[in-house]
Amino acid sequence: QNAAALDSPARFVELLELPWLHWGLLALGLFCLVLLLHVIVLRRKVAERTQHVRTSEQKLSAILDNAGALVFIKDTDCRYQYVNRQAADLMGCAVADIVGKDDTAFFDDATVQAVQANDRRVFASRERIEVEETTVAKHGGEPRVYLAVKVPLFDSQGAVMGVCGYSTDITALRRADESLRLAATIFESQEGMLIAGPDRRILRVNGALLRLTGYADGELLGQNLSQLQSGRSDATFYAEVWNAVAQNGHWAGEMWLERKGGEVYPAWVHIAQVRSAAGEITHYVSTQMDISERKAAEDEIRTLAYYDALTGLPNRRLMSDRLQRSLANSQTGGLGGALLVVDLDNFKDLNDTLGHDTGDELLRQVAERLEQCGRRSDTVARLGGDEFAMLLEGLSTDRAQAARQAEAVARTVLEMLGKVFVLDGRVHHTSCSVGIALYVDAAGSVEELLKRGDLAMYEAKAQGRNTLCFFDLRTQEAVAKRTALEADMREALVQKQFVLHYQAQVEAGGKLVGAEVLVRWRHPVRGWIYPDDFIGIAEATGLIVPLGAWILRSACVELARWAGHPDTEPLTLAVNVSARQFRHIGFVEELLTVLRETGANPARLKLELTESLLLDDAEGAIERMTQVRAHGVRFSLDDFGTGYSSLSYLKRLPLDQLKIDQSFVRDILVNANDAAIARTIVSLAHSMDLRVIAEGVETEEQRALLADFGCHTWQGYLFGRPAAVQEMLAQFSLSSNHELLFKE
Ligand SMILES: Nc1nc2c(ncn2[C@@H]2O[C@@H]3COP(=O)(O)O[C@H]4[C@@H](O)[C@H](n5cnc6c(=O)[nH]c(N)nc65)O[C@@H]4COP(=O)(O)O[C@H]3[C@H]2O)c(=O)[nH]1
Repeated sequence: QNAAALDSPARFVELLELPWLHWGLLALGLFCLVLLLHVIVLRRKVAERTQHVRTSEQKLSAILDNAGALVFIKDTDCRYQYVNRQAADLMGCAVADIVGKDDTAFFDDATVQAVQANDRRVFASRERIEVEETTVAKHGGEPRVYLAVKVPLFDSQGAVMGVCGYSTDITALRRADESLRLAATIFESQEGMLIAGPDRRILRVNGALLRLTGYADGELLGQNLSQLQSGRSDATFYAEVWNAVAQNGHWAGEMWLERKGGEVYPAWVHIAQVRSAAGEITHYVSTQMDISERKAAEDEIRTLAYYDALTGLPNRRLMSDRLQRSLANSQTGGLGGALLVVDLDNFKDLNDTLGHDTGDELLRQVAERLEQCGRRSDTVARLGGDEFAMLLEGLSTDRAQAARQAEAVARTVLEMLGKVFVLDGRVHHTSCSVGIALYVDAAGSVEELLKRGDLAMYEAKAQGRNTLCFFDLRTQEAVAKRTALEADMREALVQKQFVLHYQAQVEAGGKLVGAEVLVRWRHPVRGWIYPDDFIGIAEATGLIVPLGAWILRSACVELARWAGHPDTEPLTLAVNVSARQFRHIGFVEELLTVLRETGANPARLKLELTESLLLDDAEGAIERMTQVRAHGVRFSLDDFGTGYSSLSYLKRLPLDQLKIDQSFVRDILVNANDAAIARTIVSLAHSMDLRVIAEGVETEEQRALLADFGCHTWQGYLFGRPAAVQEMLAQFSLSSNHELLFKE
């Protein structure tokens, strides 16, 4: 009905005219309008608010993402509800991939345990905590240290619903702390250390430096670094040090420093510059180590390495160094020079007979004397054993003049070492051989000079010792030959290349009374070699011992053969025994064995000794001779009159015979002096009840004169040259085969 009414306008007016309806509708309309307006306003407000919240959120996010810390929220199961970008970066995932997961997805077990334990502490205590957490990513990597602040989150009922945290990376800080701690520990190390400002004033010193320098705490602060320096080094040295520091940033080296009390000590010092980022010098850091002990040890080592312990003289090494420098100077226009190689004669014998202590004493005294022979600037060195060297510098550049200067010094050496030595209260005579090599001979080479000095010294020895000799090429050749000969000689002993010749010894009427055995060497290439060319080498090398033993045995075999026939039975056989052979420890024993084994009659054996044998150890020689004599073997003193033997010893020797050396016999007819010596020897022999024999008798006149003097036994070419035994015997109509050959 109403609808129908409303359909017609009239009815509608009618209705409008109804006041309650009219107002009711109006009110409804208004209400709807207000509602609409309200909704519009509300929506706008919501939009505004939403925008505001979004903006705030963005701001917050921007702030949190750039907070310089990791920010996170976790629920009570420790699952992440929120992480800022920094935290996401650390975990290496997008934020969305982190939310809902717990730490096990991102960190290693130890980290997870520690971090979650802290979270649970917050849940339990409901309080904010501040802890240091070290995290290591799940797949390893550098640990990082965080200072974490964790705050509990509550819901509206006041129950804990999670934890909010922010962690600041303090890894660098901790490292710096550690470095500082380390630096502080190092600073207080055993090494003296100081820090100075750019003005080199001391700012800090450590305890070790105080102990080292003797200063009290604080005494050095504000002082200039130069306070620790000593006056041992000059200003130039320090200037160089600081220059190096400026150029290289540091310097290290040895420096003489001074303790508070004024004591100077060597230190190993290191100075380093510290610069700011801007490149300005901010500090100097210096360390120093007392190297007194090391230096003392070094000095000791240097002394051992460069000096001879026995004499205190420079050794071969130091000598070579000096020679090197000296030769180089000389080559670059300096003065000339010379090397003297000095070797004691017969030192080995002294050592063997009187013992090493006495030998050492002699070497010490020789060293002292040598130092007095040259100028102060000359170097005297011990090259080893009984070999010394003198380096004469500042000689003339003229060869002849330099040679004269060197010779003068060498003569002084011969004279000084020729003077009597007193060893253990006993008088001792010695001599030396000096080899001289001039710088001009060496062509700048140290080795060459030393070698040439040596060669010249050997030549001096070969020339009879107690003499000097200059190096020249002939010397070198001779020595080379000598070396080769030595090697050949060893071989010769094995190959039995030595042969014995016999030279007759006769009495008045040409009666054969004996013979002297003379060794020869039948060299496969060089032919016959005579003893003068090899006995010296054999003595020097010790080969004389086996060679001498062979000679003795062969001679005794021959003697035993002679004993088998009345004509040869009375003949004596003289065998030369060299000093070294005679002093050989087993000599007496060996001789007796040979006599026993060959069956030779000791009374027919005559050992010829030389005077030189008595020189160094007369007592020892007398003792041995007495021992041998006791077994019937006789002795003849060879070369009598040429040596230095003292008559007092002569009386004590158990001698049987004196032999007049052929050097007196040679000119006996023309040289009154030689004749006088020969005559004296004969009367001396008679006065001492000794037999006397003259060797080297070549003419009847010589024989006659000797007979006039009272010498009735002779040996020489007049009666026969040394020859094979049969040949020698045949000359006297005898044979070692016991067949008598009669002379016409
Ligand atoms: N001008 C001249 N010379 C004569 C005459 N009669 C003999 N001679 C030589 O004079 C030397 C004498 O021997 P030495 O004085 O014992 O001098 C010997 C001796 O000291 C040593 N020697 C020789 N054989 C041996 C040996 O078997 N053992 C040792 N240790 N030394 C030996 O070698 C030296 C030289 O021996 P050799 O060359 O054989 O020389 C021998 C001999 O050949 C003469 O009338 N006129």
